[in-house]
Amino acid sequence: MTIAALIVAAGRGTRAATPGAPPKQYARLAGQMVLTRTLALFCAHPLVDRVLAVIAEEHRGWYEQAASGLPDRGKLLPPVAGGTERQSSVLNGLNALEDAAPEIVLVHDAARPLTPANVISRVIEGVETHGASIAAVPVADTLKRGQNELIEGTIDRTGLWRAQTPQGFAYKAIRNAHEAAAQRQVTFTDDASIAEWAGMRVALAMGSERNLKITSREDMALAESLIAQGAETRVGTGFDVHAFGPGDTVWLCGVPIPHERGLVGHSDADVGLHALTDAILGALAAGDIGAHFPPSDPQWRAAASHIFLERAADEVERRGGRIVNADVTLICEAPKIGPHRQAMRSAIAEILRVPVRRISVKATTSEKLGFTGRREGIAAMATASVAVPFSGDETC
Ligand SMILES: Nc1ccn([C@@H]2O[C@H](COP(=O)(O)OP(=O)(O)OP(=O)(O)O)[C@@H](O)[C@H]2O)c(=O)n1
Ligand SMILES: C[C@](O)(CO)[C@H](O)COP(=O)(O)O
Repeated sequence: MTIAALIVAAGRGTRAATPGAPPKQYARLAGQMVLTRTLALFCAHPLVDRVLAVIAEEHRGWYEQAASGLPDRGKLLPPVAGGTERQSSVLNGLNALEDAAPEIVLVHDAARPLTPANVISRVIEGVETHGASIAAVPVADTLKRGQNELIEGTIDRTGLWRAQTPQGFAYKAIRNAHEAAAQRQVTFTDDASIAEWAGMRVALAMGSERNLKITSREDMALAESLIAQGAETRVGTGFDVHAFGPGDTVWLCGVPIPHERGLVGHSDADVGLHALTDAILGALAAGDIGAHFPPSDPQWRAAASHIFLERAADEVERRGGRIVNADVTLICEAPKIGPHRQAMRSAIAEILRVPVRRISVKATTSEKLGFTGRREGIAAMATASVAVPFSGDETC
C-alpha cells in the first residue's frame, strides 16, 4: 500500500502578508521555514511513502530553500505548479501523482506546520477503515449567526466539527471527484466537501488545537508560542587551544587581528569559532568538530573556520531547532580582545544567523600562569544553548 502526502503550498498568503516578505509558507517560524516544517512532518512519518508539494512557479527559489532544510529528502517528489485556487492546486497535485500510483492520498495545507504525527496516523487509519477521513475538532464555542453586528440566531453546535487537514482519501476516488467538480465548475473550500458532493462517505478523525492553520499574521506568533511549548533547551560546551607560531595575524571569533605572531593549526586556527562549533555540536549530542571536519581530510587545510560554525548552525536548523544564545571566553595575555569584541559578536551572529544580542564574547588572562600566561598559545571556552523540538528526538 503506497501512501502519498500532497502538500498544497501555491497560495499567495494575502491575509498574512507582510510587505516585502515572502508569503507565509516561506516565512521563518522559530528559525525554520513554514514549508520546511510541514514537509518534514510527512517525510518523517513512517506510514507515508511519497511527499509532493504543489507550489507557485514564481516561488521555486524559495521552495528549493525550504526543501534544502529537510533532514531527509528521500520521499520528496519534484514539485508541481498549482492553480489560482486551492481546489485547482489540489487537482494539479492529484494528477501529478499518477506515476506514483498511491492507494491513499493525504491532502494537507502547507500553512499547517504543527500537525502532530498521531493526527496523521489517525487520518490514515480512518481512510483504511472508511475510504475517506479528515482531521477535525469538535466546536467548543456557542455559534451565532450575525449581520450588521447584530445576532440573528444561535446555531445548535451539537455534532459540529471544524475541518482541518490532512484530509485522506482513496486516491482514485478523490481524483475522480475533483475532476468532476472541475468539469462542472463547482467550488468548495476543502477536499472533504468535494468527496461529500461526489457521494463518498467521509469519517472524522480527532484533530488537534495544535494543528492550527496560519491564516493571519497573528497566527505566526501563536504558532511560535506553540513551538516554544513543545521545545526543550539543551546546553553544550566547547574548549580549544592553538599554539602561537610564525605569522602576523590571528583569527579570533571570525575577525582577523594583526599580532606579532600567528596561530598554528590545520585550518585558520580560529580557536574561538572552534570552541563554539563544539559547544553547538555538543548541545545536539552530534559529536565534535574533529568528527565532522577531520584534520586528516585535505579539504579542511587552511579552511576558514566560519564554515565549521555555519555547518553546526545548519545541523540545528535541520533538526527544527534554533540557537538561543552563545557565550565565548578567550584566554590569552595578548592580543587585547576588548577593541575587537563587538566585531567578533557581529561576525558570530552573522554566521549563526541570530541577533547579535544573543552572542557574548568575553576575555581573560590566566594571570601569567600556564601556557597562556607564558604567551605560548590561546585557549577558548564556549557555551551554547539551543532549543529543539521534542519530536526532533529521533533525528538527534
Ligand atoms: N491557489 C492556491 C491557494 C491556496 N493554496 C494553499 O492552500 C492552503 C490553504 O490556503 P490558505 O490558508 O487560504 O492560503 P492562501 O491562499 O495562501 O492565503 P490567502 O487566502 O490569505 O491568500 C495553503 O497552504 C495555500 O498555500 C494553494 O496551494 N493554491
Ligand atoms: C482546507 C481547510 O484548511 C480546512 O479547514 C480550509 O478550508 C482552507 O480554507 P482557506 O480559505 O483556503 O484558508
